[in-house]
Amino acid sequence: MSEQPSKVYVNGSLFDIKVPFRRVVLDELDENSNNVKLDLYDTTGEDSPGNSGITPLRQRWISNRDDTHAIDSDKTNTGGSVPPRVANKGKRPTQYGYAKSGIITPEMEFVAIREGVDVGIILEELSKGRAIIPLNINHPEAEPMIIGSRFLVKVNANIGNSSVSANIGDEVTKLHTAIQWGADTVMDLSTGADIALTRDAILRNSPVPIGTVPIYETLARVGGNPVNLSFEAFKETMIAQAMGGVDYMTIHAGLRLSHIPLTIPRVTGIVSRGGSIMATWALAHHEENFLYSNFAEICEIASTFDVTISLGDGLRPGSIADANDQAQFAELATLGELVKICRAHDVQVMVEGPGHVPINRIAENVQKEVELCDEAPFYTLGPLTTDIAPGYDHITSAIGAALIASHGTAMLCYVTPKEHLGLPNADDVKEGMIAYKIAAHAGDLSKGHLGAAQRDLALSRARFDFRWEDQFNLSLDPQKARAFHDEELPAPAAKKAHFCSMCGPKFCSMALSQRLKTADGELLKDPMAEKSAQFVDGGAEIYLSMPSKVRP
Ligand SMILES: C[C@H]1O[C@@H](n2cnc3c(N)ncnc32)[C@H](O)[C@@H]1O
Ligand SMILES: Cc1ncc(COP(=O)(O)O)c(N)n1
Ligand code: MET
Ligand code: SF4
Ligand SMILES: [Zn+2]
Repeated sequence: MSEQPSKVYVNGSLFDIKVPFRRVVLDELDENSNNVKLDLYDTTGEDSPGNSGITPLRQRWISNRDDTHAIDSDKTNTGGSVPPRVANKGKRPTQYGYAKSGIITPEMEFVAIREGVDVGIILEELSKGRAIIPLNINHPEAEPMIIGSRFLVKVNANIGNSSVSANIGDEVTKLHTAIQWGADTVMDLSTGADIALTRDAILRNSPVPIGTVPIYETLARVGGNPVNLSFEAFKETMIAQAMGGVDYMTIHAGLRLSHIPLTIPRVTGIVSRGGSIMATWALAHHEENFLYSNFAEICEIASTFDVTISLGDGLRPGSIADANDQAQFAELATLGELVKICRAHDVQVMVEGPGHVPINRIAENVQKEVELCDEAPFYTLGPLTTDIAPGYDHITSAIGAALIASHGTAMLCYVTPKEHLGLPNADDVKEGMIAYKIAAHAGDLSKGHLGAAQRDLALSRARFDFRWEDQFNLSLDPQKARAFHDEELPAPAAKKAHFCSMCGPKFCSMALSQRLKTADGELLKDPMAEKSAQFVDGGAEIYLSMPSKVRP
């Protein structure tokens, strides 16, 4: 009888840490007659979390470093429920800063175990700025994760309310739905009521890093008219969000006043919310974007809390016709300048990308980003590969996402079936997540990721052996796989059958070819055993091959 997957922990060897995995125990037996086990990456956090806050596992790691201190929470304006910390004078407590000084942190060992790599690789990628660990010192509940092209491709889920619909409980439910289906980070993009309270409920219950776009809350605070924005108002919001624990912030600093005329020939203008807000302000005042002109000060603030900056793509294309245009790439060049400023301040940074892009124009986006932004991790919204399927944009975009991941994009921002139509609910969050877990995994496989290949191999073998329970338990959505199988053949005996309702017993090609193999083992060598040996020969390397375009 097959076991239900369970949570297991691997202990650190350098630090007192335990790293979670989801263990799948197969019905398949190894050469010693033990059940084969697969330990899968797990983002779900503690068991049965509820919604009253989870354990702050990093609290001691942070305070032990002695480079930050708690401040009197009465003097702050975070909307938060725990006293915030800030850096001691002259300190920049960032994972990038530590890595550059050769300091290994518990966070680094945690992600090394999670990714199945040596901590030396983590240190190297972080110190070169090719990877980031987005973790604010005020979000101790979060489990460390790493974003970089040499690691597993990550998926972000967007949630948050809007003026049309706002309920804090609904957003916490969406958070739980997103992490249940494997979200590596979640962005709270709320623009409706109770933005600060909603964010605090999400942060205190989130085992994954949380991102925001602070210009949204700033706009709400100044009454909704972009013309009334100011750097002072932005700064106040950014500090409050940082004290509450936001791990990464999208900042649309790359859209310069001089770029705006380049959008005139576009079919869909400026589709980025943050981009259209900043363009409105810059034109109204005929002044340079204040996020650009004050960027060094923004970095100072970020470095005080280890907030990662995600450079927003305010000029991303919003239609197939606008893909890879002058406006988009002019902004990307500016994002490259800003990457350097972040690094000079020890600030972790990634770069956001499009958008709507036909398949033939996707590779160029990664090549340009790598070149212009000095290999800072790329984080893309899709891209959507066609505009003709509203209602199915999780699919139009998962196609682009898989492709851009295969070229080296480090994190994919999901798109739900509601894109362009309305605010996603919890069901949409699940659909978006599944589509993007497929895209990310397809990307990992194409990059030759050993762990990814092993999971496919395990599922393929289960399928060929008619181990139905193993096939379900190894799949991205076990409930759905089981329910579909049981629709026509619900009897327990069907779980032992060497066919399903697709072809039936007489026409099952896999059953026929299985008999062929056992009838004459010499005629057909076991191709699976050969594949298996091939992967094992890959040794400790995570990648069997890397796309040469991205990583020479
Ligand atoms: C930049 C992208 O962010 C997503 N987006 C913006 N606001 C929200 C929200 N409240 N909930 C979910 N997704 C959102 C949309 O998919 C948009 O295209
Ligand atoms: C990958 C990604 N996710 C979220 C946003 C923010 O949205 P907007 O630019 O519309 O304000 C973005 N620019 N890119
Ligand atoms: N769908 C648009 C895009 O592709 C965004 C609209 S909602 C801010 O970026
Ligand atoms: S998704 Fe809706 S509200 Fe947002 S930009 Fe598009 S049309 Fe406007
Ligand atoms: Zn769009």
